[in-house]
Amino acid sequence: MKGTLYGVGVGPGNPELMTLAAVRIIRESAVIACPGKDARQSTAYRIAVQAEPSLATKELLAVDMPMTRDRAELTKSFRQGALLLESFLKQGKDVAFLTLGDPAVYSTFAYLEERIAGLGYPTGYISGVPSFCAAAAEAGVPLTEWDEALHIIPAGQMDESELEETLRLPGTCALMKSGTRMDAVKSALAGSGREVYMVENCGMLGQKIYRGADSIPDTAGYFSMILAKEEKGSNQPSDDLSEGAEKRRSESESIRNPLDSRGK
Ligand SMILES: C[C@@]1(CC(=O)O)C2=NC(=C\c3[nH]c(c(CCC(=O)O)c3CC(=O)O)Cc3[nH]c(c(CC(=O)O)c3CCC(=O)O)/C=C3\N/C(=C\2)[C@@H](CCC(=O)O)[C@]3(C)CC(=O)O)/[C@H]1CCC(=O)O
Ligand SMILES: C[S@@+](CC[C@H](N)C(=O)[O-])C[C@H]1O[C@@H](n2cnc3c(N)ncnc32)[C@H](O)[C@@H]1O
Repeated sequence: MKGTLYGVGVGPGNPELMTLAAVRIIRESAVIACPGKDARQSTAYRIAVQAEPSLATKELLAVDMPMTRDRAELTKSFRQGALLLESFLKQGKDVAFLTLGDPAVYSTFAYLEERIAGLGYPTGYISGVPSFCAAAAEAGVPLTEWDEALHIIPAGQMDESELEETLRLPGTCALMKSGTRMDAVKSALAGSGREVYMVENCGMLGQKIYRGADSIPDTAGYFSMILAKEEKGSNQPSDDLSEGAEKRRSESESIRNPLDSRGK
């Protein structure tokens, strides 16, 4: 019998945000695959092992894929990665591929899954909490209200005019992959008139929350999520009870990563 490949979303950082389904699939799979040269060094592994310690004794597989924008190089490595996974699936072993956040959002898993499905093996996506949802929770703000739209934007892959155009879209923009282009993203945000929040290392050790485009640093790490909300308009009814919410939100509590000493 053929094994199944699962893409297991482990959430953005805090192991408490892993789902029961993610933990069960990890427990039941014979092989655990992680992105990178060394499975134990991958961010996804380091999150998951805190929620499911049995992971440390499982058969681990490193699927090395370069973090590059060179599509030809990526295609080659996804092909090699898929063939490596297949060598276990054809023995009838289920493989859980751990991936940050949700596997359906800009995940390496999607590129492997399409090749494995093409080879005729069963595959499955196991949802995880996406980083933009967790970042909204950490900032203490809703992502969308009433009739607002939500746009998921790969901001680090856009030039400045595309960014400015994007920031004219109605509703909320979740800007991802901005880490390496923070200066350009910051200058586009400055003229956008939006309510801006950035959560760096969301749910991880060293989490930082920035409020307002001016507070965003010129350089930031890869794990940075920017939420740029359209200012509230008159079509969004509120009453006197909502007054002062913004100030209270900035003082609101986040869920602490159990390993983080901030709360102790
Ligand atoms: C080019 C660049 C960014 C850019 O676009 O700006 C880039 N990643 C960069 C850096 C980087 N990435 C990561 C760290 C570790 C931080 C840490 O651990 O501290 C660092 C920082 C560093 O290496 O310094 C972690 C990471 N990245 C991905 C996953 C897997 C996953 O999430 O599934 C994980 C978690 C793995 C884990 O669990 O450990 C996935 C993807 N990363 C891509 C691009 C996408 C393909 C390009 C495309 O979209 O065309 C791709 C393949 C998929 C996609 O994004 O769709 C930039 C190169 C910078 C450079 O080399 O200069
Ligand atoms: C390759 S995408 C993976 C997205 C992931 N599958 C998800 O559902 O969030 C990587 C981007 O997600 C965002 N991201 C992922 N984890 C994050 C975290 N813990 N804190 C802030 N941003 C994060 C960053 O914008 C980063 O550049």
